[in-house]
Amino acid sequence: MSTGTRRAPRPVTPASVLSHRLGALLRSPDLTPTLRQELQQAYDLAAGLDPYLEEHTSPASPALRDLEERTRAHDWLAPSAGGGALEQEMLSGAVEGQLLKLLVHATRASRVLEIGMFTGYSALAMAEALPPGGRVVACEVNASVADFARDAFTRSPAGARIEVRVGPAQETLRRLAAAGAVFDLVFLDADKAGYLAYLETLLNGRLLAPHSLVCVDNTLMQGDPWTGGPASANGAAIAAFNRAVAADPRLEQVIVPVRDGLTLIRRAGPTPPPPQS
Ligand SMILES: C[S@@+](CC[C@H](N)C(=O)[O-])C[C@H]1O[C@@H](n2cnc3c(N)ncnc32)[C@H](O)[C@@H]1O
Repeated sequence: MSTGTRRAPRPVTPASVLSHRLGALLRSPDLTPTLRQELQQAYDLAAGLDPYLEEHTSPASPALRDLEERTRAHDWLAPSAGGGALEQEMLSGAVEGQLLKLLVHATRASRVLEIGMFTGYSALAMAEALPPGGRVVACEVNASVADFARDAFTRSPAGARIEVRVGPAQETLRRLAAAGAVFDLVFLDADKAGYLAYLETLLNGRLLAPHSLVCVDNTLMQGDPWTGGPASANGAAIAAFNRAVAADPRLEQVIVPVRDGLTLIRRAGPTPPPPQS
């Protein structure tokens, strides 16, 4: 893969979409001074949120910062990089990466599954939090970006704890289930239209340990599920996913409004005994 073309990231969180729109309104010449002042305050509130979260979150490791930098610098429009099918905005980033690390620590997960790896940022973040002997199995359908991630993993000691599985994730899940694999924590971040099917495979395929936590990314989808704007395919898929999860008596869940939304899901019911360490 070649590196080179760099562009500013487009807004992909509800707060950054909001600040982008407020910024455009602020450039209107027709505003009264009062309306301009009100809009400026609304803009400051929205535009400051994501940077404030990042400033007050534990910093990412040098390996993660390097991976983010190299992902941003990469030319994702090059034919060898998929010609635009992948984009730098897919990378979860410092705040969500740190949240995933804390979840791995807090749940004492040692068997982690990622569905949708991209350049490997979230996989590496979770691997950094694993106890000795812990593993991340990371599923990715795009062989080229999987190579990009593998190269990044060689630059960090935590990278040796990541096992990359290339291919459609549903096939990989079926193979893992057939081999008797069980996971303490799953991070679901692949094709949004596949989310419900992935969740069913996880729940029915005996891939989840009794205490397991399933973390699902982009469940706010830039506000599409509740703004009623022009429905994107991803927005419609996430709206359907959120409705189905909320109505599923087997599950207990919360949407954490970090970045583009992270839903945390556990099986409803009594708390199982803690995992053996
Ligand atoms: C949003 S990105 C993942 C970002 C990554 N988790 C991170 O935080 O940096 C989604 C990834 O899922 C991959 N993907 C899409 N459909 C897939 C499938 N059916 N099986 C496996 N991976 C898939 C895409 O190629 C892409 O790299």
